[in-house]
Amino acid sequence: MEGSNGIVQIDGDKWREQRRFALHTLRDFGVGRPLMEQMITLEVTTLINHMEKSCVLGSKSLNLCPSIAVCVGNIINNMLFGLRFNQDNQIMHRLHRLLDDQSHTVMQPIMGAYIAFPLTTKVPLINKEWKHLMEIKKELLEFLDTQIEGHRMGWREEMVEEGEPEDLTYAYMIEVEKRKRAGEDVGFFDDQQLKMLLLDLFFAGMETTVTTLKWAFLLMAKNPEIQRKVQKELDSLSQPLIEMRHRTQLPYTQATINEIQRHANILPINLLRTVAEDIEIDGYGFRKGDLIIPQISILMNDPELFENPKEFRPERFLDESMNLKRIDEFLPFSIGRRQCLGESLARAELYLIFANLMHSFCFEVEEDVTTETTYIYLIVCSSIYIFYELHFKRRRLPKGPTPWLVAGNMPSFVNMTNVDDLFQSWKKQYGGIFTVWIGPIPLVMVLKGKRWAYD
Ligand code: HEM
Repeated sequence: MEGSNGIVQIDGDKWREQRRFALHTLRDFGVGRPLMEQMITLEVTTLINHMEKSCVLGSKSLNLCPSIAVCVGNIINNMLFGLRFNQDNQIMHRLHRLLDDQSHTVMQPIMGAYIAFPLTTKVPLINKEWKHLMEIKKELLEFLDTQIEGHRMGWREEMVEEGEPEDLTYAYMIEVEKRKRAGEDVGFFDDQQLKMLLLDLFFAGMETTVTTLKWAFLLMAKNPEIQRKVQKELDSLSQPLIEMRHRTQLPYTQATINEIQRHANILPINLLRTVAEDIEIDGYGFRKGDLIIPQISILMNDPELFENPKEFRPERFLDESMNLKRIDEFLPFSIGRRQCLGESLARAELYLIFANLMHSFCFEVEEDVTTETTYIYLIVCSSIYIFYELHFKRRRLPKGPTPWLVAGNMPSFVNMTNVDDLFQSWKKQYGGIFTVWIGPIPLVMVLKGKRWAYD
């Protein structure tokens, strides 16, 4: 919303220049090449060791989300800043929570008002979510400032000649320095742009992949048969470690990853686009500056393209010969010039992390975890029980003081000073015949001369 820096929210020449720089640099760091696989594999094996240790140490269950966040965070942090954290590092866990919080906050309906009427971001009370978003951003930027400052302190003039920068931050500084030394225009490269570019890459590179993987293992825990099929296919390779070269031998695993991405639909609202010039498409006239959202999730949930789209069914990505089937409308990374810049990195991460974890562990939802369904079940059962106790069971009996569940009217006897007074007060209220509950047992009190009561 602040607009003019980074990569996601810019356009024109600046976007072209910065996107090209980011793509080239990521490629230099091995994205799409064996170096990338080595980097991801190191993080995956570290994660597996950590999970094995946690399981051996006797913890009944493991919260997978923070561990996955450290694993994925290390991959992108390594590329951006040459930084890795161990699994217990609190900085990484804090960053993960901030990104989660940010994703949650930007999805609040009030955000629409902030975009449409920017003045609302200044109105007390109404601007609560906006202020919260700004606090998150401030903390994320402080983290980036620290990294950039560290790079400034580690800067050496020889780096320009040496080539081969250690990470994207140094690559950026070298690019600026090279242009300056050659007397060239530095273009749109500046300090603020570096910071916002890092922020966009850090957010886009971490949150999307982590969220998809969280969905992946949740869906496996909820679909044990599919989980077993994937594991059977992985076991058939008889390899301790799943590598990129095994991909073609794992069509069911690939189909499952595709179905996870389709089903999880992690970008329920795509990014805003602006029409660059007046144009007519399919009979609709658009003016320069009009805002457009190309909504991918509609395609991936279209029942004409994906039968019963709500169903989780990896087989839809397999043909009759059980080979992976290409479906053109399956577009989790979008399409066109603004399609995901980190697609090949993300694909490799999803494949290597998912396949290797599935190869090493079985996933199930913790038994005593109260899931949403359990809550609903509990609410329905207690409502039926209360209805039965307070109405159904009493319907044929004379009215009387409302009993407590289980204890009946016993608590009234605990606090009384005189049982007669108590009965009198009930008589006044309910008449001469009423029901008192001794725990679960109903006792009809007849406080007026009724022959039948004594017969
Ligand atoms: C499972 C993982 C990922 C998914 C599903 C995903 C998906 C997407 C999608 C759909 C877009 C286009 C958004 C739109 O136009 O509405 C996008 C853009 C982008 N993605 Fe990803 N992404 C993933 C991982 C990554 C990674 C690992 C990186 C970083 C290296 C990254 C960097 C970016 C950037 C910078 C853009 C904006 C590109 C531009 O505007 O030119 N993404 N991503």
